[in-house]
Amino acid sequence: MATGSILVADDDSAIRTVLNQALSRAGYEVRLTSNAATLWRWVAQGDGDLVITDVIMPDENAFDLLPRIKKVRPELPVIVMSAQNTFMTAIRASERGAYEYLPKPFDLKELISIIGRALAEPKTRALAASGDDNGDNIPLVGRSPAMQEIYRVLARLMQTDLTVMIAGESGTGKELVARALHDYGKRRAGPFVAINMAAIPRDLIESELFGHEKGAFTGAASRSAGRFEQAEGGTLFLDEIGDMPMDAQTRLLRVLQQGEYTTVGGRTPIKTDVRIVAASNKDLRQLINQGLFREDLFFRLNVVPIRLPPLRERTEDVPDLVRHFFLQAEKQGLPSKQIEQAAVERLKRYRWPGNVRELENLVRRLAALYPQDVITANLIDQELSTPASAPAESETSDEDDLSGSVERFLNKYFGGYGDALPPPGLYHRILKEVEYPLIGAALAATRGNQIKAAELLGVNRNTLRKKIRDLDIQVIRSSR
Ligand SMILES: Nc1ncnc2c1ncn2[C@@H]1O[C@H](COP(=O)(O)OP(=O)(O)OP(=O)(O)O)[C@@H](O)[C@H]1O
Repeated sequence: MATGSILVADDDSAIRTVLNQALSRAGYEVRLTSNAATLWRWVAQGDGDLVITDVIMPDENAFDLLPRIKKVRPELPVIVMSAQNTFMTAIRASERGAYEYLPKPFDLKELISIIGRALAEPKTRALAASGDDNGDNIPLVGRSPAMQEIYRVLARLMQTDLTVMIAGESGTGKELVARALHDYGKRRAGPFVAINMAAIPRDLIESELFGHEKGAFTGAASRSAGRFEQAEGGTLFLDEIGDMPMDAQTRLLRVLQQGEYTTVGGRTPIKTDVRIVAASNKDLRQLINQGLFREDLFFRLNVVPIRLPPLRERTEDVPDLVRHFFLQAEKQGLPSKQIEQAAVERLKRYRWPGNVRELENLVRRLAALYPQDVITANLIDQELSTPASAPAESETSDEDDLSGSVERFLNKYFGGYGDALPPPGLYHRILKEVEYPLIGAALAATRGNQIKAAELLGVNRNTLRKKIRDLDIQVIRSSR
């Protein structure tokens, strides 16, 4: 049976009751209060082995109270609960010295295990208060359970130098997460340097990373600093790491093992103090099986893996993201827009093959190009059913270009697997992605007239009706 005394502060009596029951059953002595003043009195007089507190209490915000608690009892673990569930809540909790941040609603079993861990490991994980509070500058948007889990991992990682590997499809926010790790971490005063392996000619990658000496190869007219040197004291973000050539991988592995490197053409080892964050939208395990990626390097990089889910797996984030991108557009001087709820619903149902980047591009286009103040569902249907919704491509639309865009579309499914095959079930996945915008476009073109839309598509009316039902397409009829 567990032992220890836990102080619980929450103005919600239902939460107090639930916590009281669960914690008492687990063997803890529990003291409950609805306000910050009582909690502070208990802490100041030395009571309790651990605190669980809500953020917003009637008399004081836990974020204001936390630094005072940490000053008088730095070793006391404080678990912060919040229903706000944003990136900034997780970061604030972490910055102000919370042991752990728990988004509400939470799993009681998980809470009990966190408490066990906190009490078993008496040294505090309190994080130094940073003082700078970029309240407006919200880097990561989205409150889906998947994103909340990521915020918690990030909050825990902020004061560490651990190597992080971020996996996720293109446009899911991998670089943004890498930047957040840097901007809110202990290296924030140092540089953040990013390098994309896929964007640099393969034979130049080593010299880009490690720098080169004068005359090291044809064209090396003078000594040049590499990204490691540029990132000294800060963070180096290695994007698309799966595209790194083998020789460069071997060299990188040596840096991770020994903490030093030599420039191309150089002999003297140079010590390096750089935090590495790597990212890949390819399956690195598959690359390892194909002999294209070193397994030992993978293990060195994959110390803390973070997987960013595609947007279609967290569509509850779409409304927040849409609002965020419209606000950003407004800040850049574009006209402000309203968006119909039905239009947001349409956006939630789209599959977003280009993920958040595609949504961001769409919102920017809507803000910049459309004269209407209100973005309607019809407009969204049109936008999502035209090739323009594909990530920016500048070609015009004759026959050749159309076949090009089909190729690009299919490449999304077939590309990125090297010599391996994509996961099975392609036919239905591709069909599903095409069907929804196709039917939406036919309905938009016929102003919601299902008979005309069926004719236009060349399918039976009942087939169309069934598709509309199965795909949950909202038909809006307009009379004009
Ligand atoms: N959670 C988020 N909140 C706000 N903006 C986001 C979020 N995720 C992604 N974005 C925005 O979407 C765009 C794409 O993000 P980012 O470049 O980080 O993706 P990526 O996964 O690194 O893509 P790639 O693999 O193609 O390099 C950026 O403009 C970024 O600001």
